Amino acid sequence: MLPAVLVLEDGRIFRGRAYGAVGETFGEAVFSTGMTGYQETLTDPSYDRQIVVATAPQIGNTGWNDEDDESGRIWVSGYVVRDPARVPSNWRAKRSLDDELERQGVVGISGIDTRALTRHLRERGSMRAGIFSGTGLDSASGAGVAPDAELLERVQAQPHMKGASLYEEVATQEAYVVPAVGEKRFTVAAIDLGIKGMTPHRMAERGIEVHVLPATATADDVYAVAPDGVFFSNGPGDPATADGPVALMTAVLERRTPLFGICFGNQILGRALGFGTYKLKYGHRGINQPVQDRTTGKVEVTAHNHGFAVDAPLDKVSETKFGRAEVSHVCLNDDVVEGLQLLDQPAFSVQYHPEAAAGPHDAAYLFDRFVSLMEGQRA
Ligand SMILES: NC(=O)CC[C@H](N)C(=O)O
Repeated sequence: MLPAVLVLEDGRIFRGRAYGAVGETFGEAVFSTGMTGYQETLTDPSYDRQIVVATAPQIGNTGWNDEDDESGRIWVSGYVVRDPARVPSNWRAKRSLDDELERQGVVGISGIDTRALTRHLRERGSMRAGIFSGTGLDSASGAGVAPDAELLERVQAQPHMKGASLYEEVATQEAYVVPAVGEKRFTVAAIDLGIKGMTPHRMAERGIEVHVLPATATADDVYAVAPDGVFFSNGPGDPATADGPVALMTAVLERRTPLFGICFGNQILGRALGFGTYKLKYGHRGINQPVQDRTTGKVEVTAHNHGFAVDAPLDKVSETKFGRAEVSHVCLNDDVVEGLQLLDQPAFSVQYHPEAAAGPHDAAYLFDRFVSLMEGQRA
């Protein structure tokens, strides 16, 4: 097996073995705590330019199937695992994770102490990193033929995630329609900023015909489909760069069309309301994050993937240019804003993933809430 090395921007180095494609890659090193659902994670466009570290020690046990992709390809820039499955086993598996990573040219590393790495990222924060494997490495020592200092210099020359505008590079170029399952009840325009496949599907299951529009869609494009509601998707990068989507959402709010946003969509609603966004030290990624719905008091276990958050007051209703707004959901681990709701017009959003691919289905009620808003507007 070929040696590989993971170099973090602060100079910490982990040596392991090549996993997936052999070569080199760069990205922001982040950890995800999901014990299952790696196929959905790897194909989530919100992970663009991130090197994902799996905290679960065994990865690849169920192989790779033809059903669970959340988009047309793997988006992570690199994958870090401790102990890859040697023999995948699942009735749906078509090939191994290792083979799929290789097929898609995704460079990974295995055999490293992912617990130590996760603790490091938790203490120091997410940071830029590079994985280098195979050629150019001295297989006896695992040390880079290019000296570590040189690899480190290359990592430090990479762009930061803060300030990165990535949603346009992952979103669809062409509009497409996901038909309603059963009787059609509503039409929704969904702005694709990196949408996961399960999201329009969850809407379609509720009788919604979903028109998925490119990230560059204009208000005219949105209203050309005569939507009952508008949806803003998840997506990669820094929400502070998403001026186009913020302007579009502002136009939707001005028309008081029912609006729902997920993740990046929540951050865009925050900005449209006049709140700031900021980068979290190490983010929330995984499928076991406790969130409280403050409108009902209920606690739900939820799927997360975000490195940024909205800066809105938890303890009071805010006056915004679209009327009163409040923080509807909060993460119980760290009090991070996990949802926003307008009180004077039909608009809300959450920072996490109610479509739950992968993850628990506790938050599925949010799609019903969106349906209720659209029903309310009709009544
Ligand atoms: N899943 C998402 O939409 C992520 C939003 C944003 N890129 C963040 O990291 O916070």
